[in-house]
Amino acid sequence: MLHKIVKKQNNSDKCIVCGDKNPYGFHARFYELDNGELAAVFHTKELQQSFPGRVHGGMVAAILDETIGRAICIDKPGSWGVTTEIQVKYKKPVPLNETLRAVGRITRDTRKIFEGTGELLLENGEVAAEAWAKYLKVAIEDAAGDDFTEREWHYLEEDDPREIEI
Ligand SMILES: CCCCCCCC(=O)SCCNC(=O)CCNC(=O)[C@H](O)C(C)(C)COP(=O)(O)OP(=O)(O)OC[C@H]1O[C@@H](n2cnc3c(N)ncnc32)[C@H](O)[C@@H]1OP(=O)(O)O
Repeated sequence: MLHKIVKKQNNSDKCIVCGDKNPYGFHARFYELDNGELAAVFHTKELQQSFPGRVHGGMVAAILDETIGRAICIDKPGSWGVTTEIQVKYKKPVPLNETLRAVGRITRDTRKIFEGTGELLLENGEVAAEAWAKYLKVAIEDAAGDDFTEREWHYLEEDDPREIEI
C-alpha cells in the first residue's frame, strides 16, 4: 500500500545505520508515515556481507533496531531510547547492493520503557526479517553526551520521495 510521508527525521554523522559520513553503513533515511508507522529507506553494501551475496544478520538486526527505536518519535518527538532487548526472525537472505525498506511501529509505551515491532522488506515487498525490540527511555545527554544533537544530528535537505510503498 502506498503511504504519504508526513515528516523526515534527522540523520547522524557516524551511526552504522543512519550516519551520513559512515562509509560502511546503510545511509538510512527515516520517514514518518500517514498511518503512524516509520519507514526506513537504506542501501545494502558489499562490505556488509556475511556469506557471499547476503547482508550480515547483525546488520539486519541493526536496521530493524533503529527503525523501531525511532518510531517513538512519531508521537513523542525528541524521545530517545537505548535497546535493552531485541529478537529477530530471519526469513530470507537480504541481498547486497540494493535499496530496501524497513517499517516499524510502537506496540507498548510506558513511563520508563517502550517496545515495538518491525519488518525488513525485499524489493518485491516480501518480508526478509521481522523483529520485536524493547528500549529504556533515556535523556540524549546520558546516551550520547552533551553536544551530540548540535554536533552530529542533522536534517538532510534532499530530493526525498513523497510517498512510500509498504
Ligand atoms: C535514534 C534512536 C534509535 C535507537 C536505536 C538504536 C539504539 C541502540 O543501538 S542503543 C545500543 C545498544 N544498547 C545499549 O547500549 C544499552 C546497554 N545497557 C545499558 O546501558 C544499561 O543496562 C541500561 C542503561 C539499559 C540500564 O542500566 P542499569 O545500570 O541496569 O540501570 P538501572 O539503574 O539498574 O535501571 C534503571 C531503570 O531501568 C530499568 N531497566 C533496566 N534495564 C531494563 C530492561 N532491560 N527492561 C526494562 N527496564 C529496565 C530498571 O528497572 C530501573 O528502573 P527504576 O529506576 O524504576 O529502578
